[in-house]
Amino acid sequence: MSEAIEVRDLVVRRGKKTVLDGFSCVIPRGSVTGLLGPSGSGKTTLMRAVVGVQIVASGTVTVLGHPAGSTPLRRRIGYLTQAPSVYADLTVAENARYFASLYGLKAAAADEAVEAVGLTAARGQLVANLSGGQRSRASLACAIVSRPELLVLDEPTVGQDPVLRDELWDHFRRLAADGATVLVSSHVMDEANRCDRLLLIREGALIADDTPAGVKAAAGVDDLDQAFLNLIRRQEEEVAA
Ligand SMILES: Nc1ncnc2c1ncn2[C@@H]1O[C@H](COP(=O)(O)OP(=O)(O)OP(=O)(O)O)[C@@H](O)[C@H]1O
Repeated sequence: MSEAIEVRDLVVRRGKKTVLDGFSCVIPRGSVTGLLGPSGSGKTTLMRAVVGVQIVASGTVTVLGHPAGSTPLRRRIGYLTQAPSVYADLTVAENARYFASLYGLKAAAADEAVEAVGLTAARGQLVANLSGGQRSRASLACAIVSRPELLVLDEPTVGQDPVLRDELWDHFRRLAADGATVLVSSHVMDEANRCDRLLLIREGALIADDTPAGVKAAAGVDDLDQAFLNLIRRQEEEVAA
């Protein structure tokens, strides 16, 4: 089976709002797929449905061949939320080693994850004393420590400087080259160019599902920022017509 994620006719309501309204997409294994869209368009909600923590009204989400949220998936998925989920009163290394121990892994796996996110120099520091960007990377280290088959990352590079962003993206690409599937949300278009595929969401609907080159070709421009603006305007015109 080549797809990592298959979403069919997904409807999700949060509060009074229908956030995803009959949303469908397929995400191939071993790829980096970027999830893009305006703030509030439903990116986090879709990610929550994929990792199985979102109540859905109808539709199906199949992940690595199993229903999202089912027991066989627990050890196979890594999820980075926007709010860092690490213990403030432990050091970076202690956090990573704790998460490694949950998966029966040794300290070496934890140290490798800390290095991958560029935190080796800060490994002995309490998370409480880290900057926001460092804390977010500590959280990322814990999400990748088990080398999950599917990594779901909600804006992992927010607050990172350009050099670190570049290194993190190199790491995502290496994970995909080793067979992992990476689903990553972002607002940064130069990051979108580094994805194999892009899903553009607007108001809970999919308005593009293509390679970066395909998105640009469909919009008739050579710049992703402009391509997305064109596609959004085109969709608005279609809705108005
Ligand atoms: N707990 C909640 N209760 C009610 N509505 C919610 C809740 N969480 C999110 N929403 C609404 O669902 C919609 C989609 O939110 P979501 O967080 O999925 O968007 P997003 O695309 O990830 O946005 P951002 O880029 O700002 O993170 C928004 O209109 C938001 O207000």
